[in-house]
Amino acid sequence: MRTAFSVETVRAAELELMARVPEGALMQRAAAGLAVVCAEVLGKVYGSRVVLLVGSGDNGGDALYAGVRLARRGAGVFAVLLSPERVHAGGLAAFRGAGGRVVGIEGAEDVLRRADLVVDGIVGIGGKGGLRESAAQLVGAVRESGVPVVAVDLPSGVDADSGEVAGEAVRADVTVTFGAYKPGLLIDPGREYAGVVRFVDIGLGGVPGGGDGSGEGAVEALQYADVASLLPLPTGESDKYRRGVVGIVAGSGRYPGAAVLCVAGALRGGAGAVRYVGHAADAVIARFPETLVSAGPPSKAGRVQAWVVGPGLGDDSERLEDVVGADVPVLIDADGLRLADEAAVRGRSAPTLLTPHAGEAAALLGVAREEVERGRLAAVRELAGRYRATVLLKGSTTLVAAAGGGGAVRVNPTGTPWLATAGSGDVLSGLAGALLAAGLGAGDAGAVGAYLHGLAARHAADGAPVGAHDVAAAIPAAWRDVRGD
Ligand SMILES: NC(=O)C1=CN([C@@H]2O[C@H](COP(=O)(O)OP(=O)(O)OC[C@H]3O[C@@H](n4cnc5c(N)ncnc54)[C@H](OP(=O)(O)O)[C@@H]3O)[C@@H](O)[C@H]2O)[C@@H](O)CC1
Ligand SMILES: Nc1ncnc2c1ncn2[C@@H]1O[C@H](COP(=O)(O)OP(=O)(O)O)[C@@H](O)[C@H]1O
Ligand SMILES: [K+]
Repeated sequence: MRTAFSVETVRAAELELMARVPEGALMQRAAAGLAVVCAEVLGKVYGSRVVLLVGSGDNGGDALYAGVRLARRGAGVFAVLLSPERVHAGGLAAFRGAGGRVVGIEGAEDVLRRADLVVDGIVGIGGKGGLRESAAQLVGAVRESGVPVVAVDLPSGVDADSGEVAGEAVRADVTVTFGAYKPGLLIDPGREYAGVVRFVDIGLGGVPGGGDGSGEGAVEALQYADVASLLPLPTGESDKYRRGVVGIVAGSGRYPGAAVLCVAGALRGGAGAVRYVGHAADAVIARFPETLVSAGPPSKAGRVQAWVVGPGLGDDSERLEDVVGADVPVLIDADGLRLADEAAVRGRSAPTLLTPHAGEAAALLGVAREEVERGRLAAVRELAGRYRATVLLKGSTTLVAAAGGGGAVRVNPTGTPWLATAGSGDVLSGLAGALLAAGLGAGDAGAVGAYLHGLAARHAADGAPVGAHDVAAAIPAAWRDVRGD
C-alpha cells in the first residue's frame, strides 16, 4: 500500500522526530536526496546552470542546501529570492559560502534563459491558498522558459492535502517528496502538476505517531501485492454459486451495448455466473451465451450475491427500485444514479457502491462539474457521507471513499487516459459487481475493480486507441499481471 498523509499528520511526525535528531538534520537529509535527483535530471552536474526559486519558508531552505551540494560539484547555481528579508538564513549563508549567486525577482528571466534546471522551492506543505502575485508571475516565467523543473516536496501552488490548484502552479517534471507522500501528489489536478514523484526517506517511518495516529485524512493507493491478496480465486471446493452470482440490470432498446459491456466486465471479474435482466437479452446472449437471462423484475430472476444496476438503463425506475430494495450488495451506476432515491439508498442495510463520473457526481451534489473536477477528494467524501454509501468517483484520478465519507480514501494508481472511451465505465461496473458478488467489501470491490480496469486498458491499448470491448477482453491479462504469472 502506498499511503499519503495529511499535512497535519506529517507535521506532527516531523516534530516528534526533530526532537530526537540534531537540529537541521532533517533538512540536510531532504536536501541531500533532492540534490541526487537534480543531478540525475541534469545528467552532468559540472558546468551546468541551475536556478533555485526560493520562498521564505523551509521549502526554500531545502532548495538552498541542495544548491550548495550542486555548486560544490561544479554547477553554476543562482537563487531567485522571493522575499530576501525572510529567507532561510542558514541556507542562504551556506549557499553564498559555496559560491552560489543571489538574484532578485527582477533578474529571474535573465537567469532562466540560460538555465538547464529549475528547482522549485517557493512553497511546500506550508502553502495556503493560491500562489501570491509575485510567486505566480515567477511560475509563469518558468513555464515560458521551457526549462525542466524539479519541485521540492510538492509543486508550489498545489494544495498538499487535496491536489487542488487555485490559479497558477508549478508544472514539474519531477517532484522530490520528503518523508511521506502527500495526497495532493496522487490526486488530480495536483498529480498532473507533480510529474514523476520521487520519495526521499528522512526517517519518518510509517508516519502516524502524529495526529491521532489513526491515519484519518490519509489517501491510500493499492499496489500489486495488495490487489493480489484480494483477488477471489476458485478453490477445489468452489462451484458457480460459491464463486458468486452477479445480477445485471442494464441496457435498453436504445442502449443494448451497455448491457453487453457490463456483462463482459462481470464475466471477466470472476463471477461464477451472470444473470441478466432487461431489454437487451438478445444482444447479451448473442455475444455471451453463458449469461442467464430473464425478462421480469430482478427480484424474480433467481438468487444473486450482488446486483449491478444502471448502465444504459434509460428510465426503468421500476427495476431500479426493485434492486435498491434487495438485501444483497448493490452497485449503482449511470442512469441508476439519476433514478435512485437518496433516502432509499441511505436506508439500505446491505452495502451500496455508487460509481459516478464527475458529471454524475456533480448532478447528485447540485454543483458544476468543474467543481467536482477541481476538488475530487472533497466531492467523493461528501457523496459518501450524503448517501451513506461507498462511492467510486471515476475520471482522471479514480477515488473510492468508504460509506460515510470518513477514513482513508483509496486512489487508483493504474488509470490511463486511454480509458476515456464510451462504454468503459460499463465494463468497470460489471467487473466491480462481480467482485462484490465474490464477497469483497464495497471499498475493496471498487478499488480492486478500478485497479484491474486501468491495468486492462494499459494492456489493451499498449500505446494505441482501444474500444471498451478491448478493455473487457484484456481483464484476464490484468489478473495474470497482478498474480505475477
Ligand atoms: N518540518 C520538517 O521537519 C521538514 C520540512 N521540510 C521542508 O519544509 C517545508 C515546509 O516548510 P514551512 O513550514 O516553512 O513552509 P513552506 O512550505 O516553506 O511555506 C511557508 C512559506 O510560504 C509562504 N506562503 C504560504 N502560502 C503561500 C502562497 N499561497 N503563495 C506564496 N507564498 C506562500 C509563507 O509566507 P507567510 O504566509 O509566512 O507570509 C511562508 O513564508 C516542507 O514542504 C519541506 O520542503 C524538509 O526540510 C524536511 C524537514
Ligand atoms: N482522463 C482519464 N484518465 C484515466 N481514466 C479515465 C479518464 N477519463 C475517463 N477515465 C475512466 O474511463 C471510464 C469512463 O467511464 P464513464 O465515464 O462511466 O464512461 P461510459 O459511461 O461511457 O462507460 C472510467 O473508468 C474513468 O475512470
Ligand atoms: K515547492
